[in-house]
Amino acid sequence: MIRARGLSRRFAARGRTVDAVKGVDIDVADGELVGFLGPNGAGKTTTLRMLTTLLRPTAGEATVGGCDLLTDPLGVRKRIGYVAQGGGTSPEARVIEEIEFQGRLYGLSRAEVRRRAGVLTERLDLAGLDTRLTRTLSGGQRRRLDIALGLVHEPGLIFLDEPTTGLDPQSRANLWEHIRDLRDRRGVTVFLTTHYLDEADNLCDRILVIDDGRIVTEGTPDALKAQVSGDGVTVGVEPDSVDAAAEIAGRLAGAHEVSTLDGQVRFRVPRGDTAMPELLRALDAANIRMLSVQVNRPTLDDVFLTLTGRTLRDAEESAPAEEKEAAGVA
Ligand SMILES: Nc1ncnc2c1ncn2[C@@H]1O[C@H](COP(=O)(O)OP(=O)(O)OP(=O)(O)O)[C@@H](O)[C@H]1O
Repeated sequence: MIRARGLSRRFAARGRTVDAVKGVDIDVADGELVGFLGPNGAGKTTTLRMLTTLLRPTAGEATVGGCDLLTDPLGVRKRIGYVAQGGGTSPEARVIEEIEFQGRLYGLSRAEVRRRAGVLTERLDLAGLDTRLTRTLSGGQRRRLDIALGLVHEPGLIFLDEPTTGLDPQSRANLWEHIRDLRDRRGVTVFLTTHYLDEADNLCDRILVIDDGRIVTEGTPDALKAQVSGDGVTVGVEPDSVDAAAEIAGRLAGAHEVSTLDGQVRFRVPRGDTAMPELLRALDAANIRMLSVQVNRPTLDDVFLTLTGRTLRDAEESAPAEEKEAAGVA
């Protein structure tokens, strides 16, 4: 459904250049639900705007929905839906007017638009809201309307740019159900950007991780997490026993990345659950009291940390202010 090779985009702004996307390769098969994950400013929106023909790549090539991005952008547009960050509904329009207007823009007859509006409002839980002004909708309802607008011409592929940003946890979970449903019941291929790790983990068949304009890894959520070697263990002990406890933890079979902080010893072992009895015995023998223990399965944030040396949150906080500003201008 998507095949991109060496896709790149350079911006020239205020006398300096920014290489926002540095030669990415992307393959998405029909019916896949793929997440494009990365911190703020990593290049997600720029990549999406190139794949949806809104921004011309400075280098590289791609086919989207079987059409060449550069020589057949109209063909691409007919086959895709695009839901931008924040959507694009006008506040004073009614729900049904927005859907019908969008359908007419695609050249559909009035009767056909009506038919599709009925299907979409039903499918996206908007039935009964037809005559409501869009500004009176809740955040979740508005995002579902944005998605309905992106689907009005029945594309086989939909791009969603940060679909759940700003929604409360319940509305996010509800939108996930709708996105899954698009793929499972309608066979729509979905390519979405997110910087929520739990979203990518819960929702996507496959994840591409982008950092600083480059794809740093890709795979199923489970395969990515398996790249992090082992479970994370955090053990709390009395402050004066921390160093001795760290030494003991370091002697466990397969233990690595041992560190200490504020009365806690952290390390990784291949299996946290089976390492615990051995650790308890060794601490007991050394007269060290274990005050707390926590075993964590690897998360996608651990994957990002392993690959880039930074957590996703660090990466977002360290993005230069002018970059964040420029990203907003895009
Ligand atoms: N029109 C533009 N002019 C100059 N620089 C730009 C422009 N658009 C984006 N950039 C820069 O390109 C880089 C990637 O931005 P992009 O918006 O693609 O990131 P993102 O991963 O989508 O971030 P976010 O999660 O904040 O939306 C950033 O450094 C940004 O400042």
